[in-house]
Amino acid sequence: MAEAAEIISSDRIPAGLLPVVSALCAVSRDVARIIAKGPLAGALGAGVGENTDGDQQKALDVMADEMFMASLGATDIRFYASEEQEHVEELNPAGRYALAIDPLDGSSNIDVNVSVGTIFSIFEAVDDAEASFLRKAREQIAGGYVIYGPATALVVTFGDGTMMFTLDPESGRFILTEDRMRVRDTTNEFAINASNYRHWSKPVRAYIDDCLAGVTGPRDRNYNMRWVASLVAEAHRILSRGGVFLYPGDARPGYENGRLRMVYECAPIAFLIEQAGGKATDGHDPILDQGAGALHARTPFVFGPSEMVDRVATYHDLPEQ
Ligand SMILES: O=P(O)(O)OC[C@H]1O[C@](O)(COP(=O)(O)O)[C@@H](O)[C@@H]1O
Ligand SMILES: [Mg+2]
Ligand SMILES: [Mg+2]
Repeated sequence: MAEAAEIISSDRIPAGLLPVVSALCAVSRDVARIIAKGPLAGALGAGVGENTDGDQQKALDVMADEMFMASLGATDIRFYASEEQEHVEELNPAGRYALAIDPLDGSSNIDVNVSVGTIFSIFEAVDDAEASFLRKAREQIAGGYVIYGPATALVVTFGDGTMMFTLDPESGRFILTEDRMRVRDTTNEFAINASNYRHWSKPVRAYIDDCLAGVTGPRDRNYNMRWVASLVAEAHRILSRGGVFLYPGDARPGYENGRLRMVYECAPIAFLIEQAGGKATDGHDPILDQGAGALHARTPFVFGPSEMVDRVATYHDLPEQ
């Protein structure tokens, strides 16, 4: 098990969840150290198989999953649902909580030394393992991510604002560096994988066309575009300086509901964004008012400042033509 991680300003974390958050921080600190070693830690980005969803698993995906699972077993986590495991695992039968995790998000970036992350969501456990996760996302009691970037940081909410704790690599401590993050509504930036343009629905194409038209189009302002292909990095940029993110459903087989998973990607990011004053929808309806029908179910995902996210919805209300 990872050596305990000290969290400075831990009084901002509910007492019952502190051992869980502390374990998450300890493992994240160890994952950050491995990532910082890059090729010196071995072939972290090498393909080692496929998860049950058909995604290729990288060595670091599997390593991170094993590290989190081993450490959380010693806490109050009863049920553990991971992107890398087909079924829910029972860790501590006497535990009170259910934790869903994307142990390593943005794994196509491992080999190119670009930011990746870990995303997690916590519910109070109920007796049925799957039912602990297949419920309204608004019932989450905690949601967050760790970004492994030039700096490593934990961004977390317990339903009372979105906080950032930054890892001091020298002391190994996570220190509160932002008490209440707010999503700014003044940044003209959008994030979408534009290579899928031909597969998008007409409303999504129309929205992006109008952004691209800049001052010569109906929006009457110029936009900038960013795409890291790491949801955590994208969420961190939007929480830090604004902009809107879209991963819509598209016409590719298997992408009817986009690419991102409800339980351990979209629900916790939506919780963070709402708690920072922003909005997160499936293009239309709030993510937090929805629940997944299956553990690995996908959902279209749009988030950012309310005004930008609402504008995306108005395009979806337009007739297809
Ligand atoms: O390669 P695409 O289609 O642009 O998708 C990028 C998206 O896929 C993801 O990498 C999926 O997450 P995993 O790496 O955990 O599978 C997101 O982080 C990112 O937003
Ligand atoms: Mg992911
Ligand atoms: Mg992943």
